[in-house]
Amino acid sequence: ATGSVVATPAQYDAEYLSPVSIGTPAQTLMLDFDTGSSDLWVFSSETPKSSVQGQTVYNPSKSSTAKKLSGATWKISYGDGSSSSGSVYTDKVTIGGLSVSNVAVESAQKVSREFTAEADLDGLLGLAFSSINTVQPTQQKTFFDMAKPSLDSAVFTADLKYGKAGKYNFGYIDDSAYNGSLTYTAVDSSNGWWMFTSPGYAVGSGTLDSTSITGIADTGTTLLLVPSSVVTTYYKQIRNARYDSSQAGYVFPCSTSLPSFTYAVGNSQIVIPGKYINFAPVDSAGSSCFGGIQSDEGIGFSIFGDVALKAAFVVFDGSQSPRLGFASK
Ligand SMILES: O=C([C@@H]1CCCNC1)N1CCCCC1
Repeated sequence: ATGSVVATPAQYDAEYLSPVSIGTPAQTLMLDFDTGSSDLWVFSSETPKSSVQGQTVYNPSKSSTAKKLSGATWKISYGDGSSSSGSVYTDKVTIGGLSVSNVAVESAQKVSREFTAEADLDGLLGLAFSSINTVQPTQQKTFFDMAKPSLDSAVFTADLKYGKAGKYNFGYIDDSAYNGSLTYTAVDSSNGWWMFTSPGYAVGSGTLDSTSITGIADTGTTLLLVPSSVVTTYYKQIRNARYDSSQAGYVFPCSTSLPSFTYAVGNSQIVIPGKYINFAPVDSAGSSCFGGIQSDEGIGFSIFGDVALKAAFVVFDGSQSPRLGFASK
């Protein structure tokens, strides 16, 4: 089996949302596919009304295939300080024509204010490793792990794009979606993430600096978060860039022409065009813009978020020895 689903960017490519059908008859919600976490959770009929501001909710009592997972609970906190928690059902989940039965669908009984404020986001679909799924007392598998036995190939791919819809495919690699060849690199999944080491980087047309960057491929993180030494080197190339403590990040005039940022993958390189690194205006005046490359200070590793991933076609290979494949496009 295979599946293919659109990934539509929300404001300023801050996140990408995909339609997911849950239950019988289908209840279709817009979920943020997150390769940095492993819970599939949704706004639901159990979410307090005061916490639901425009989201579409999943109602298990209206699904003939829903079953309550007795005694199961979940609770997740994300690196940006947001959080959610609740109860668990199993139900049929269909993504881009790929149907999987008895998937753990985590129903939100609490969501933090950040999620309430995101009217377009109805939940997250975790695509990291099942070892960090938060359901207790019995940890649950991700949609990908549940789908794997049925897939033509144990892979999914992310083809996110700048300011327009991209795609997630399951079970196959669309060789027409990228240029040249895929370069695969080793993954350390011991902490549950798609963690890899980039052997170097370059700013603009400069030579490759062999400072390695170890981080996770995280479709659920907006920006590229790297060591402060790399951040400093990048913004040093932009005369009007400065660190704005009130924004807790580097900003520059929105009219600035930005240098590209290249990250190495094995013996290949992915070039992030400068325009991808102008994330968004920091104020309604729109004069000052927030950089798409910021520090990974305090996390413990870097995060290759959407700013980095949308410059590539990325294969998440979930075979016996997981690996990541990157190609330019
Ligand atoms: O919570 C997260 C991210 C948040 C954004 C969405 N993806 C998951 N983590 C990944 C980085 C280390 C801490 C945990």
